[in-house]
Amino acid sequence: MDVTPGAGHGAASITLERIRKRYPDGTEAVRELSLEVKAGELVVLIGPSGCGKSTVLRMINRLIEPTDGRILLGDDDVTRVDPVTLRRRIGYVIQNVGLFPHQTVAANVATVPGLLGWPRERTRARVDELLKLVGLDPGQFGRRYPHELSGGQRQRVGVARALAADPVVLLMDEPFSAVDPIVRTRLQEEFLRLQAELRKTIVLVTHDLDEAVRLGDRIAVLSEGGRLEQYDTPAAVLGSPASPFVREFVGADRGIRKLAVTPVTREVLDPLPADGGAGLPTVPLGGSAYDALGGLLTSGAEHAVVTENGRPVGLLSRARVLGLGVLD
Ligand SMILES: Nc1ncnc2c1ncn2[C@@H]1O[C@H](COP(=O)(O)OP(=O)(O)OP(=O)(O)O)[C@@H](O)[C@H]1O
Repeated sequence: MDVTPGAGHGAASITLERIRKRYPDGTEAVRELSLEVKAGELVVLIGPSGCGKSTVLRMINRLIEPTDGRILLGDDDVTRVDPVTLRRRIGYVIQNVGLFPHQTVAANVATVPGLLGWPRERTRARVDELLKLVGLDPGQFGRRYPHELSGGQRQRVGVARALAADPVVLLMDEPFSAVDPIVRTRLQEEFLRLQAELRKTIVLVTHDLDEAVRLGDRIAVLSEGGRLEQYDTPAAVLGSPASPFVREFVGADRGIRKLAVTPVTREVLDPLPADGGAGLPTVPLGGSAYDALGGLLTSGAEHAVVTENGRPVGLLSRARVLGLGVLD
C-alpha cells in the first residue's frame, strides 16, 4: 500500500482502476478513469461543470455504483463491502452540509458513533473533542440547532460529523463553496491546520482553482467524461500544464498563482550587503514567493532581507521573485 510519510492513524489509500459510469439514460459521466490517492494525501478533483467530479466521488463511497472497474480502499475492494458498513469508514461532507435540522449540533456529530453503538460516555467525549477540534465550544454550540448557526459554523459541524468515527477516508464535495470568500479562506486555513494534525486521506471536489492550489497535495484536472488531463502537484499543474485543456483551464494568471505555491528558498538569495540590509522589509525563508512580492510592493523596496528564525540569511530581489513565477 502506498503511504505518504506521517499519514494519520488508520488512513487508507484509494485506488481507482479503470472506473466507468454510464447512467441509465446513456450519459457517459466517466468513460474510464484510473487514479491513486496515497494514504494521508489530500487530492483535489477539479474541472468544468459536468465533467464527472461528483460522480467519481460518490462512486468511492458507493452512493453511485460504478458500471465497470475496481475501487480499492487500502487493499479492500469496496464493491465487496456492504455499502452501509463502507460508509461508516468514509466521512462525507457536502456543500450545504446536510445536517439534520431537528437534531442538535451534538446529536448531529454523534450520528455515526450512534449507528456504531458506541457507549454514551465515549460518544459524548468524542463529540466534545471534535467540536473543539473544529473551533466550536461544545458548551456553547452542542445544544444549538443547525438554523442557529452561521454558514461557516454549520460547515465546521459538517466536518466534525464526518470525522466522528475516525474514518479511514474523507470525501468532500464543494465543502466550502456555500460561504462568502472571507469565511471560505478562513475555513480553508483552519482545515489545513486540522489536516496537518490528522493526516487523513482526503478527496475534495471543487470548482475553485485557488482552493485547489491552496489545499491540494496533488490536483487531478478532469475534462468531460472524467478524462484525467493532469495529476500532479499544484506547482507542476500551474507551471507545466500537461495539455492545452489544462493550460486554458488554469488561465492567464497562473504565473501569480504559481508564486503562491512556490517557497522562497536559499537558491534564489543574494549575499547580504555590508550593512546587513538595514531598513529593508523582511520576509521569512520558506514563506511563499507571493507573500514576499506583496511585502516588496507594499514597501516600495527593490530588495527584502530573508530571515530564518529571525536571523538574516540573504537578500531577495524583485527580479528573483518574479523569476519564480515564470512558466514553462
Ligand atoms: N443521475 C444521473 N442521470 C443521468 N446523468 C447524470 C446523473 N447524474 C449526473 N449526470 C450527468 O453526468 C455528468 C457528470 O455529472 P457530475 O455531477 O458528476 O459532474 P460534476 O463535474 O460534479 O459537475 P458540477 O461541477 O456541475 O457539480 C453530467 O453530464 C451530468 O449531467
